Amino acid sequence: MTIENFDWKAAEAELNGDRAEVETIAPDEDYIDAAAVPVDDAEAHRAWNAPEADRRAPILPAWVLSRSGLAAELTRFGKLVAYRCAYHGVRLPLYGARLAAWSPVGTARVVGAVWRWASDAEGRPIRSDAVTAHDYAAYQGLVRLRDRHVRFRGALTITGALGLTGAGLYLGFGAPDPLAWSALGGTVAALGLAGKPADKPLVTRAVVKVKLRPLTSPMVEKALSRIGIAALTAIAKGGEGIHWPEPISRDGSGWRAVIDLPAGTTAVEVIDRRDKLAAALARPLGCVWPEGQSDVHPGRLVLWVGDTDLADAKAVAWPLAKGGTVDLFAPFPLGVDPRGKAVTADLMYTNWLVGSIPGMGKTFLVKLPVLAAGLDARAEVQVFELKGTGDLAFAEQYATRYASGADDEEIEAALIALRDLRAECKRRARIIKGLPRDLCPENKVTPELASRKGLGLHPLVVAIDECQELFSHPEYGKEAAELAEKVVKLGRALGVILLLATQRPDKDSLPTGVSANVGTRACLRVMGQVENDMILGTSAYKNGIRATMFTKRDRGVFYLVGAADAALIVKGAFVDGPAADRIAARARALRIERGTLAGHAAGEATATAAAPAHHVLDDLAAVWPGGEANVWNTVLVDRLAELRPEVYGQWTGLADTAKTEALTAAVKPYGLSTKGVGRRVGGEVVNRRGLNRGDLDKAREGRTGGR
Ligand SMILES: Nc1ncnc2c1ncn2[C@@H]1O[C@H](COP(=O)(O)OP(=O)(O)OP(=O)(O)O)[C@@H](O)[C@H]1O
Repeated sequence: MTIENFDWKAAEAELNGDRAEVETIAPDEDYIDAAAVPVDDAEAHRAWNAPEADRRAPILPAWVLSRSGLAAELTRFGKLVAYRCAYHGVRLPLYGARLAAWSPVGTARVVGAVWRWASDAEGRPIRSDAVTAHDYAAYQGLVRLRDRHVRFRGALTITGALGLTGAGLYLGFGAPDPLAWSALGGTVAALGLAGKPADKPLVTRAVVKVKLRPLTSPMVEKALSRIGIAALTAIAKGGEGIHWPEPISRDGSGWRAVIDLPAGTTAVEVIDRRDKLAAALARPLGCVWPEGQSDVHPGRLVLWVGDTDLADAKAVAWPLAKGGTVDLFAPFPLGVDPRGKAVTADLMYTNWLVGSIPGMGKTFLVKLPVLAAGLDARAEVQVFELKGTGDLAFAEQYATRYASGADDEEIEAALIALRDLRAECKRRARIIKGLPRDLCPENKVTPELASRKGLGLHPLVVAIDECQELFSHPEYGKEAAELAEKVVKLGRALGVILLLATQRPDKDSLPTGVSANVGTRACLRVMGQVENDMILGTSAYKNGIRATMFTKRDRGVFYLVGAADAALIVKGAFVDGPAADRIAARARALRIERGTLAGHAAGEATATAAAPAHHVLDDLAAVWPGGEANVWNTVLVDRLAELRPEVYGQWTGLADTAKTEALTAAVKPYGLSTKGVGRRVGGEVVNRRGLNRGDLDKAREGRTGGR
C-alpha cells in the first residue's frame, strides 16, 4: 500500500482488534506494483514492544536545590529592602515637611470631628424630621436623648482636653527633650495624616513594578513564527505546528519551554537566530537562551527565558573563596548556568583550553582552575602568564614555577617547563608501568597513588596564559607545539594537566595537535566560526554551540564543552585580585603543613635549564644489574653516575667508603637501609655494605619522604 491511499481508520481499527466493516479502496491501477512493500506495517506496529521511557519532572525546582540559586534569590530580596530603606531615608525631611504642612488642616478636621461627636450632630436630621412631622412626643424623646449624649460626651471631651493640655504642659516644660520631640513629631505626623488631601500621596514609590508576563505557548509560537524560518513562519498560516513534549515550567529565575520543532527544522537554526527570537519575545538578548537537545533529536529545542539579563546579573561568588579545600579527583566549582544552578568541572584526566577575544574574562576564568589546584595540597602548580600584567601573580605564593612577562626569558621558561613536563610524563609512565596491577588497575594515576608521598605521582597542573606568545614564537614555537601536543596526549592519565589560554585562537597560535586533543574547552566571546571551532572543537559551530552569540556585555560568560555530556553556558565565578591573594595564602599554608612548599613559592630559583625529573629509588631500579639480589653500594654509585652524571657524578671521585656512605644516606629517608654483602674477589670473600633488590622494590612501593 502506498502512503497516499493508506487508510488510517482501517489500520487503527485493525490495531485495536476491532472487526468493524472497513471500506477498502481499490488502488489506482497506476500504483499497482507487485514488489511494493507496505510503508506502515500494522503487524509490525502491533508486534513492536515500545520501550517505556519515563520522563520525571524534578520534585523541586533546580534553583531551590542549588546554593547559588537560593543565595541569588535571598540577595535579590535583601538588596530590594536595602534600596527601599535608602530611597525613603533620604526623603524623610520631605515627608516631614509635607506632614507639617497638612497638620493645620488635620487639626481642624480632628477638632471638627470631636465637636460634631460631642454635640450629637448625627442626631440633628432625625430631630428635624420629628419637628417637620409635628411629632412632639418623638421630638421630646430625641431631645432628652441628645441632652444625655451631650452631657456625657461633653464631660468626656472636657476631661480629654484637660488631659491633653496637662500632657502638653508637661511635654513643653517638664519632659526630657527626646520624649518631647518624639511626642511633637508623632502629633504633627498624626495631624498631618488626618489633613492629607485624598489625591496626594505622602511617599513617592521607590520601586515601580514592571510586571513580566509568564512565558506562554502562544507567545513562543508567535515569536518562533517571526524569526524567518520558513517552516516556522508557516505555522501562522496553518502549517505543521510545533509540539510540546513538556509543559512550560519555572526553572530557576526564568521559564523553560521544551519544543519539538516542525519536522525538518533543527534547533540549531533557531539558536542561530537568537537575537531575532529575543526581539520577537520582546526580551533583552541576555534573557533568551535557546539550546538544542540533540541526544533526543536535532529538532528538540529547549528555550529558557530568564527574568533578568544574564549580563546584568551580579558577579557570581566562588564557593571556595572563603574556605574549603579541593580534591582534584572530584569536580570543583566553576560558576553557574543561566538558571543559577551551580556548574562544576574536572581538572584531573583532562587538559583545558580557554579562549576568547581580549577583555572578556579569559584570565579571570583561568584563575579558577589554578586556584582550585592550589587548594589541593597534593597538587604541584606551575604558572606562566605571558601577557606580563601579573594577573596570575597570586599563584607565586604556592607555584613551584612562575613567570610573568611577554619577553623571550619568560617564553623560554614556559618552553623549559614543557620540556620538563615531557620528561616527567616519561618518568611517570615508567613508574606506573612498574606498579603492581592492584595498585594501578587502569594504568593511570589514582587518588591513592597521587596521595602517596614519594611516588611523585601527585597532580601536576601547568597553566600557560596567552599561550599564543609561546606557540607563535619564531625560535621556540615549533618545539613548544610538539612538546605540548605530546604532554596533552600522554600527561592526562599520568596526572599531568596542561591549562592553555589564548586570545588568538588560530592555527599558528594554537597548534591543531593541541587543540584537537584537549578534553575541556571553555570559550568566551569570539567573533567567528573558525575561532569558535578552534576552541570548542570541530563542528561546534555547526551544532549550534556558538560563542559568537555572546555580546560585549557577557563578560565571564562562556560555553563549556567537555565538563558535562552537553555543552553548557556558564557565567564564571568572579574572584578579584585581593580574594585570589587570600585563597592563594590558604593554598600556601596547606603546602607548608604538608611539607611540599617548593620551587618558586619556597624562594628557590626556577630551573632555567631542563633538569630531568628523577628519583633516586627509580634510578637505582634502572641501573640494577640483572639477576642480582644484593649489590654493593660502590657498584650502584658508579652505575648511577653513568646514568645521570649531572646528579650523581659528584660521588665518582670519592673513596669506596665515602661512596657507600653517600648512597646509604641518600636512600635512608625512604626507609631503605644497607646491609653487609659478601662477594668473592680473587678467591677471597670481601664484605661491603650494599642494597637488596627486594628491599628496594618495597621502598619504591611505599616510600616516604618526598612529595
Ligand atoms: N566571571 C566574571 N564575572 C563578571 N565580570 C567578569 C568575570 N570575568 C571577567 N570579568 C570582567 O571582565 C574584565 C576582563 O577580564 P580579563 O582580564 O580576564 O579579560 P581577558 O579576556 O583575560 O583579557 P585579555 O585577553 O586582554 O587579558 C575584568 O576586568 C572583569 O571586570
